[in-house]
Amino acid sequence: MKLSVTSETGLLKSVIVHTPGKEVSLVNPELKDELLFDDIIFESDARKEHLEMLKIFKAAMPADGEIHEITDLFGQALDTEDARGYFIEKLITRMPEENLKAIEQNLLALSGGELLRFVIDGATPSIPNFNMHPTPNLLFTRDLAAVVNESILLSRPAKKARVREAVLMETLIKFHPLFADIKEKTIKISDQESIEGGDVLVASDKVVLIGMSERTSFSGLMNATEGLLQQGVEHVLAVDIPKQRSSMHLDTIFTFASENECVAFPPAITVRSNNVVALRSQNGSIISESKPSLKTALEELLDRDLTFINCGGNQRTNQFREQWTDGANVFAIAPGIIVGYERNTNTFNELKEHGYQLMNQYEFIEEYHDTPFDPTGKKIAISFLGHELCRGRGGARCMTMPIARES
Ligand SMILES: NC(=O)NCCC[C@H](N)C(=O)O
Repeated sequence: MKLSVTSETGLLKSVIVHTPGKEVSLVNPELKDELLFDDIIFESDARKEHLEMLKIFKAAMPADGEIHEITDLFGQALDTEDARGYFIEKLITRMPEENLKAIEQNLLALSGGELLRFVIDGATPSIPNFNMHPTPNLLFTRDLAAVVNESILLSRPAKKARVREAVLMETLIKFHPLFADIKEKTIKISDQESIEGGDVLVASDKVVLIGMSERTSFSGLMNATEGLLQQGVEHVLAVDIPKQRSSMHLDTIFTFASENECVAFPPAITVRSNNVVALRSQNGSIISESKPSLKTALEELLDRDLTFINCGGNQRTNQFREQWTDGANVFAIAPGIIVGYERNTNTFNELKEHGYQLMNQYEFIEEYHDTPFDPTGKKIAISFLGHELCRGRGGARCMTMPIARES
């Protein structure tokens, strides 16, 4: 399948996910903050919730749609000695504090599968007496990279806890045949900077949003912008957002539901002004222009009206509560067909007010698991249970990396 993403909402054709495994059971309360989790999560229920989310995708995606488990892809990519050598070398340089150099020969002797488990769990019986922390955030595949048009922007995480995921992703793009046609168009930023996929939103083939968050540095944003402008993007909107845990990426406070509707957390998006700068290329330089608000900037550049739907409804307390549990982090399977955590009831009511039919996961799967789903003309907000998943501080958009959508 040709990899290409030209919007946040085009019909989903191929997506990369990670159903959580043993690594989440290795997070203990003392480690949770360092590992960017707000609680410890129960692996078995988290897995069930995640697999149920995938059933919704399967029911809604076209018959030839693909859902890739990222660990399967990593396993395939690490099948060759070449790929393992590259990966180990990158790990050694990107994680100097772990002193992996000392066990380099042991790592080179591992099979692809063992190496992968070592990197995800932080330990393997084949190398006794050597432990690292696990990588529980692999669940949030969104943050590893972003396909934009026919290029791929590789993340450089701001947090140490996520560095291994980025090295895995870099190896995957370089060695897995899935990325063969796109890998020459990999956009990379340099070592001292950071950008994470959750900050990158593809509003159209010409307009991309990048959050200036606690995770994306200014120079990371500028270098990513330079790369994107060379790949056919005409405008990058740099969106300044609060640098704090609850809104660590732009997509925790703002997502697209359809071509002309977005879900927005009012305190950090709707009521903010002068927090957006439009960047474009002119005679080889990047030109910036301040915009009065995200809404006006998007409407101008996309040349259509947009409705911002309030995450949490109209009451401030509900807005904050539901943003915390990823009410604003909806994921579009098709234009107007979105999924989000069931617990964000005020957000769902607000979507209903805007003409969305509300369905829970069971209703949707029952109706469409063996009947082809045609999204044309429909607006459906599908809720699913995510009481364990949301403790990792991410929602449906965070848990998905679309690599192919219909244009
Ligand atoms: N795009 C996203 O907002 N992803 C959620 C990331 C949550 C993860 N625990 C983190 O703090 O990095």
